[in-house]
Amino acid sequence: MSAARRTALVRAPGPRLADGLVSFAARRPVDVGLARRQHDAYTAALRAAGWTVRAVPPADACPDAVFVEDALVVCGDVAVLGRAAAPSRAGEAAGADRAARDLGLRVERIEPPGTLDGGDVLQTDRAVYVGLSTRTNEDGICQLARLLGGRPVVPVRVTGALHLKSAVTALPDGSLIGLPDAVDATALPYLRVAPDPAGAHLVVLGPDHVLLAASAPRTAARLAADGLRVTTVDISEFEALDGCVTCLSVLVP
Ligand SMILES: NC(=O)NCCC[C@H](N)C(=O)O
Repeated sequence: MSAARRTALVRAPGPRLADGLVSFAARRPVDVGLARRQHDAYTAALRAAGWTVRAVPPADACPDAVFVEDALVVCGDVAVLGRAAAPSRAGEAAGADRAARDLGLRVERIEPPGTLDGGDVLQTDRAVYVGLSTRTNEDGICQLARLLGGRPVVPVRVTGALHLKSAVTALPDGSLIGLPDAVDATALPYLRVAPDPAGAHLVVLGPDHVLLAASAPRTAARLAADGLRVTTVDISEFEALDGCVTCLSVLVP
């Protein structure tokens, strides 16, 4: 069976969301009701852009399960289940496995001692850039490279962000935008500097359409001036937990 396309996998915020991990943001209380409304608006933006939204089964014991991007990487017809370095996130893989199989994807997984979060995997036409971070280790990167059979995989050390894609993402034309000081930018092609920190992470919704956090207004204005269609969503309650627009979904184009 070939995989369903133009599908966005999301996982609704669970009851323990407010206990999610925080490594970079200043810890503050999270309003779970507001987070649920923000998540609804996020999925509505995906639908409005033509994506079919499918729910990944809940993992309610895991506060960070809403950040579903970290649980799996989809590349063509293969879904690679990540392996969380954070013990509190280990229970997120089972639902991601089920959702990937339901989509008709072939499922592979990162095995110990490898660790890998999907937030560290940035795919472009040129290469798959993988963050060497507090969450993804060298063994995880080597395993991913083997599983992606032949695609060039480039490790990128991440020093000032949780994941590679917290600091760098790709625009629809494949060029990169982000925060050069947060990563070893020498491992990357030319990186356009994002005017706001939250402008480093965007989701490509279509050939000329991107999704950005409302907290990146200068980046939104700059990209709109370049001719891109820009949709913004307020994700403040996820940003309080080091989340960003990329980590709330896995797009299967
Ligand atoms: N890919 C991502 O940027 N994921 C964000 C994960 C945030 C979560 N609170 C964590 O620390 O794991």
